[in-house]
Amino acid sequence: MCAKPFFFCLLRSSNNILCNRFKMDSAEDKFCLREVLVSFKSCLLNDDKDVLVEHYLTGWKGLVRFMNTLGTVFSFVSKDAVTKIQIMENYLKGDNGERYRTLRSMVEYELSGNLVDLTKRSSHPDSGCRTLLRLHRALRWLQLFLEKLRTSSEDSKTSTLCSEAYNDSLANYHPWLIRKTASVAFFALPTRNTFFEVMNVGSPDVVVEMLGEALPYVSKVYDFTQELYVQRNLLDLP
Ligand SMILES: CCCCCCCCCCCCC/C=C/[C@@H](O)[C@H](COP(=O)(O)O)NC(=O)CCCCCCCCCCCCCCC
Repeated sequence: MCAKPFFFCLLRSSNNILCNRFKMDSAEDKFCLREVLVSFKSCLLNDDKDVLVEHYLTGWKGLVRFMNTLGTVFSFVSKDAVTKIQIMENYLKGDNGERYRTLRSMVEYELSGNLVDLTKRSSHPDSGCRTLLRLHRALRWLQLFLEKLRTSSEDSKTSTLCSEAYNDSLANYHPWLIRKTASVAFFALPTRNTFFEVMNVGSPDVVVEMLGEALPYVSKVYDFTQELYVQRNLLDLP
């Protein structure tokens, strides 16, 4: 990604942010983070030994919608997430869609058919396995960030919580320019209380309770995927 459009997007965003931030249309009014996190519960299959790709993507689409309510400053993140979700949805809708029904079946299908670039992006630059790995790494960020939000005090800075979670997860896979841009964007995050309001779940106490109930499911999805990718040696796909 080249530097100019990246920073241009941020500058333009900062102009728009005051009028766009936290403004929701009627569809978004109904948005509730609880429903999004429930998708991560409903994607678990067979005693947490597999994950339904369709529901996993439903969870991600909800998260992207949530991020979009935080202002255009995060559009560079949302665009990348949407691109990856679309790649996965195209596989699901395609002729071999049944092979992409679960993470286990996708990995088996792509590896047995030599459909994954293992060392260098070449003939299969957007395999399901590598695309999902990017979302999986981002899920680790989400898990860390929401856990920090859940256990933080009322006066905690969301930008600090977010960047700590980012530095302990996704940042390890991002080049300097993206790390810098992300760290600037984090300053645009709303306060903890406003964040909780946008989640549309209820009072801060109810949000904390909801996160306590929902986060274990996000962790189960993360842990299953991590184990599957370790077993098949897929954690470093280019
Ligand atoms: C609360 C909002 C804060 C969002 C911050 C998210 C962490 C910052 C991520 C920065 C990603 C920058 C965009 C570009 C990434 C790509 O280079 C990079 C590598 O892709 P490639 O190998 O194909 O080149 N892509 C990725 O690592 C995947 C990133 C996907 C990020 C999805 C983040 C979705 C966040 C959803 C927010 C929901 C918040 C809910 C909290 C209540």
